Amino acid sequence: MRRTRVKFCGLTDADDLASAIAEGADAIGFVLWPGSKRAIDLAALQLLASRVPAFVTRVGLFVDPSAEEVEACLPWLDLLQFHGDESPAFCARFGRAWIKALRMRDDIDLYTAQRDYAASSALLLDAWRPGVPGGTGETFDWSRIPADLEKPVILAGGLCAENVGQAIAAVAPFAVDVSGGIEASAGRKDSARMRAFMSAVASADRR
Ligand SMILES: O=C(O)c1ccccc1N[C@@H]1O[C@H](COP(=O)(O)O)[C@@H](O)[C@H]1O
Repeated sequence: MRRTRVKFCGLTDADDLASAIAEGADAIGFVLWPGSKRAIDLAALQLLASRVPAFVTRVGLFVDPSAEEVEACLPWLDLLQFHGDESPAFCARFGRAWIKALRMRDDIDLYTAQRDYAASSALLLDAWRPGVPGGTGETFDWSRIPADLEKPVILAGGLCAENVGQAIAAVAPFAVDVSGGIEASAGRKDSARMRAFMSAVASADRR
């Protein structure tokens, strides 16, 4: 049976992190962009990342960071997620696996993007809202994702327990990424929502 991987993003709290791991998240995202309501600082990253067990991926989310900002976080991260306008060369310069988030503007060409970001481990596709780099809680038209992309697709943008099954049926992504859809309030996750999300993904995978 095919299994859709799950990333829970925007963890800011040790109890929420423990719940996310208990519910079976494959990857945990830490927002390291200070402009986010889910941002954590380096001290919190150290504390939280040290509580993530082996085989669960620690992902650092950045939006147009300086090289120094990324380098400071590297000891606590397994994978880098670039959510701004970073160039392929910038994303690749840290010697760490990375994924590129692409916001689904009307004119985006995913074939060109996957060629440009050929060294990425996957493309993360998120909704586009002018002036907002991500985490909008909004979905986009999933039929815009071509079925023949070579890069693994991580589907993001407004996912929740109620729609993730439909999203998996439509896109068959390698992974899904959720932040707002498992929250109780900004930056605080809800364990019942995390469980419902995991259960909806498992149900979709059985179909
Ligand atoms: O979560 C944020 O605050 C954030 C800020 C800047 C860029 C990306 C951000 N989050 C990522 O956006 C997508 C979709 O989030 P949502 O499920 O719609 O809330 C996801 O990859 C988040 O990790």
